[in-house]
Amino acid sequence: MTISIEIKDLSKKYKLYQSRSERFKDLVLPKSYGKDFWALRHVDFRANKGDVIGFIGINGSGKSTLSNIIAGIVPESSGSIYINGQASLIAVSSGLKGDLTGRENIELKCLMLGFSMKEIKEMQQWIIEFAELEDFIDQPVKSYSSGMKSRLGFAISVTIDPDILIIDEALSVGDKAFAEKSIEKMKEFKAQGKTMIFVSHSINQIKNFCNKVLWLEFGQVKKYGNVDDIIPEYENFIKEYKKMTKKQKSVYKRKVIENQTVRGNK
Ligand SMILES: Nc1ncnc2c1ncn2[C@@H]1O[C@H](COP(=O)(O)OP(=O)(O)OP(=O)(O)O)[C@@H](O)[C@H]1O
Repeated sequence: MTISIEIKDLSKKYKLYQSRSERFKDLVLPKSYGKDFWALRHVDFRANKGDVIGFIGINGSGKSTLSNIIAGIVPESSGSIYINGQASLIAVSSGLKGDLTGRENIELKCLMLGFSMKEIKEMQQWIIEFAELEDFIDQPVKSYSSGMKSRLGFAISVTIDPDILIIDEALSVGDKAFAEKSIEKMKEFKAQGKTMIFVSHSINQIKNFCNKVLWLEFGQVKKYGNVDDIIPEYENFIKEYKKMTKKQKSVYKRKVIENQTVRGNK
């Protein structure tokens, strides 16, 4: 088995401040201000080449933070991460520059990845057609709807042919026809044996598409394993969670936050 991603004891800390002055004092004074918030704590996980892994967990459990770290967009606070090859993240508007047009964004992203202008010109038409943006491709991306951004991001990411494809809820904002087209493309990637990470709240999509599941809770790995072993347990958990009253949910949430929040020392 070829290892595709290996993460050891990875944690991500954000600083939470109550005011601007607290943030400023933390920057300039030796004493620590604000609270440490651990979005991820001691995460261990390994994916083999060809694994299709669903990241699941209730809101705020750390799925996007982990996928952003794997894609190299957000730095980890501690721990180690090994990526075999190039990872590309598709998320709503991820990595797109709002002031640039769609076409300029394609060129920028591809140039940054080392493609020549000749190669980019060849890829560009396919990207524009796949993203269904013909009339809008020369407009600034800030004028795009979230579905248009998501289509552009998806089209660029699949065209650059990464070794690891990370899809963070990007399909939930597009229309149904585009989602189906994207799923076909992802199936092609799966058949080619590419490693994929799929962040989704849709248990059906995860069941249909993934072979493994990483269940995050309180920023920690609660379970990692085969879809068939973990999804039934997760479905039960979600059922119970949904049954909770508002108060029970807020007690549960508070517990989560207390678990994650530690008064920081510099
Ligand atoms: N830049 C940031 N600064 C402070 N806290 C952050 C930051 N980014 C994320 N967080 C916090 O980290 C935690 C994990 O967030 P993340 O977006 O990774 O969760 P998620 O599982 O993807 O949630 P969702 O399902 O709602 O998208 C959340 O509590 C979030 O508020």
